[in-house]
Amino acid sequence: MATSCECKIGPSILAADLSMLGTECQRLMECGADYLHLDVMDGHFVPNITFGHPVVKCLRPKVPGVFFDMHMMVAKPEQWVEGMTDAGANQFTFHVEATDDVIGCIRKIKEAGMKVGLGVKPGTPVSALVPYIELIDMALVMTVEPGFGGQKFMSDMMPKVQYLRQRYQDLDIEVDGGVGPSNIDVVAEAGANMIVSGTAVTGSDEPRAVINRLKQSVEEALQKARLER
Ligand SMILES: O=C(CO)[C@H](O)[C@H](O)COP(=O)(O)O
Ligand SMILES: [Fe+2]
Repeated sequence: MATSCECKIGPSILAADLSMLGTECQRLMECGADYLHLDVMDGHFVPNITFGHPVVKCLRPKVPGVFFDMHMMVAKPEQWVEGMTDAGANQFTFHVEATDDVIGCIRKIKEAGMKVGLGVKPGTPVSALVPYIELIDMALVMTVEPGFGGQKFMSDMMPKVQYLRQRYQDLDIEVDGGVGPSNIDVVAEAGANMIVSGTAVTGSDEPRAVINRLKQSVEEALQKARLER
C-alpha cells in the first residue's frame, strides 16, 4: 500500500454502480486510491444487504494485488472467515458488537492468513476495543451508524481516535463514514491513518480530483500538526 501520504485513502464502493463493480474498482485505483474498502452487510447486524464472498471472489482477478479491507457488518462474523480468505480478501474487519467470542474470531482470521480489523459503532465506547488491541492490526472507528452510505460525519467520534492514537502509536486506525474533502483534516489530525471515503469519491464526476484533494488536505493537516508540536 505504498503512497507518498502517511495516510491511506480507501474508497468505499457502497455508493458506486455495483452492476459494474470490477470496472468501478479499477477506476478508483487508477484515480489514486490506496486500497479498497468493501462493505459487506447481511440484513441482520445492519438493516441493509450488499454482497458476500462469492462476489468478492469474482472481483479479485479484476484488481489483482489491490488490498481488500472487508468491512464485515454482519452477525456471527466468524462464519464468513473461510469464504473471505478463499475469495482473496486481505483484511477482515468485524465489529466488536457482533459476536460473543471476539478472541475466537480474531484467532480464526489470523489462522486464515488475513489481517484483523476490529470496529466500534458510534454508540460503543472505544474502551470496548482495548482488551483486543495487542491482537489486532487495525481499529475501526465508525463515524456514521453502519448500514448506509451518504450519512453525515459524526465529528464527536474523534476523541475515540485521539484516545487510540495517543496510546498505540503503531496501530492502524481507520475512520469510516461521511468523510470527504471538507472534514478529512479533522480525521487525520485526530490520528487516523486509514481513511474511508465513499459518496464523496464515487458520487463525484471527478473521483481523481476528489482523491487528490483528500490527500492534499491530509498532508496539510499533518504538516500543521507537526509545526504545532
Ligand atoms: O460502512 C459504511 C456504511 O455503513 C461505509 O463504508 C461508509 O458509510 C462510507 O460511505 P460514505 O463515505 O458515503 O459515508
Ligand atoms: Fe464501511
